[in-house]
Amino acid sequence: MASVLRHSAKFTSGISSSLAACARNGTACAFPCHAFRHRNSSTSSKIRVDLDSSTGVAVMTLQGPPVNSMCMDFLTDFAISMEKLELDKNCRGLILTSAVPKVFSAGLDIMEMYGKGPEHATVFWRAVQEMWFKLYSSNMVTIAAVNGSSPAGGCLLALSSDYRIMADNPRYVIGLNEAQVGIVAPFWLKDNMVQTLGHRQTEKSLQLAQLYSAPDALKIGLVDKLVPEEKVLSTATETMAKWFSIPDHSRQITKSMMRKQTIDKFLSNRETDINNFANFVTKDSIQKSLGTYLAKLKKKKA
Ligand SMILES: CCCCC/C=C\C/C=C\CCC/C=C/C(=O)SCCNC(=O)CCNC(=O)[C@H](O)C(C)(C)COP(=O)(O)OP(=O)(O)OC[C@H]1O[C@@H](n2cnc3c(N)ncnc32)[C@H](O)[C@@H]1OP(=O)(O)O
Repeated sequence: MASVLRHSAKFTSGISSSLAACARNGTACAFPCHAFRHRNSSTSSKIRVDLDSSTGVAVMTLQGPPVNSMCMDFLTDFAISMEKLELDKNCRGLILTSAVPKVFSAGLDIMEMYGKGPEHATVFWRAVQEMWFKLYSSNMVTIAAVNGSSPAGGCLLALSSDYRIMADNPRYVIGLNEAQVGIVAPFWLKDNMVQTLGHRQTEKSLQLAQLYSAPDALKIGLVDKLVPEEKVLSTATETMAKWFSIPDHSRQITKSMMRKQTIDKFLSNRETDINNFANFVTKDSIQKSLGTYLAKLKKKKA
């Protein structure tokens, strides 16, 4: 709870924060103040949200270096930001992107799963579920502007969005590589992938823990569009306009109809899934796999 309060994202007036920035720098404000009239920003330790009320588009920027890994603070910030946006009548669409060079998100923070007991695993997994659920069931139009590598939990963010735009860079990878880490994608994430790629492609992707380069991800339909890196955000904004041309109520009902089965299955198996995760991740053999994987990640640098 303390952590929730500590990291509670505070929406502040864009005008006052810009003025404050100008005042801090001791410079004259370079932008006319009316440019900020409709902007609201919130910043927490891991996530920044900028909502432009005049367009109805919020940009959520992941800003947790070195790799935007999803630790408890990240998950808490994410859930709070989503709740605020969902309740904000001025917000119709959300773009997810990263401020960390070359990485969209490295997925779950492995340190949250390594060397921890079942109580921690329970709290952590509930927060992971909540992240997926809030995004997958969002009323907003959600677009992932994937401007870097996006393995595992990073791919989860993209998969649960309505549309995925990725930087056209063959060095950036995306996919669900859980099996490589020695863990298993949960059933709701597997279902989410099946809806996107189909059963056969998902089976191959998950069993082989495949990470696809951006061009390969486009070929199999894991992302919808590739654009040069500097155009990822502007393309997401243009794409949003297309989705906004459909009346919200009919688009939202359609989305919820398409996603209902997966959501219902998730909700009725949620507690079992948490228990399975806590039992699974605390097993000696799984801890050993996680330890080996972590050591490999660290060794990469040496
Ligand atoms: C039968 C019952 C079944 C029950 C099943 C129930 C539940 C299912 C269980 C689990 C499901 C989990 C679902 C999701 C899982 C995940 O998300 S696991 C995370 C997987 N992620 C990865 O494998 C990515 C690993 N990272 C990378 O590949 C690279 O870091 C990169 C993202 C491509 C970026 O590369 P680069 O820019 O070169 O950065 P470095 O590799 O040098 O990394 C910088 C530092 O960050 C550390 N790090 C990287 N990723 C993570 C991470 N995910 N968690 C924690 N830390 C990470 C890395 O070690 C470096 O640290 P140092 O600077 O060396 O200290």
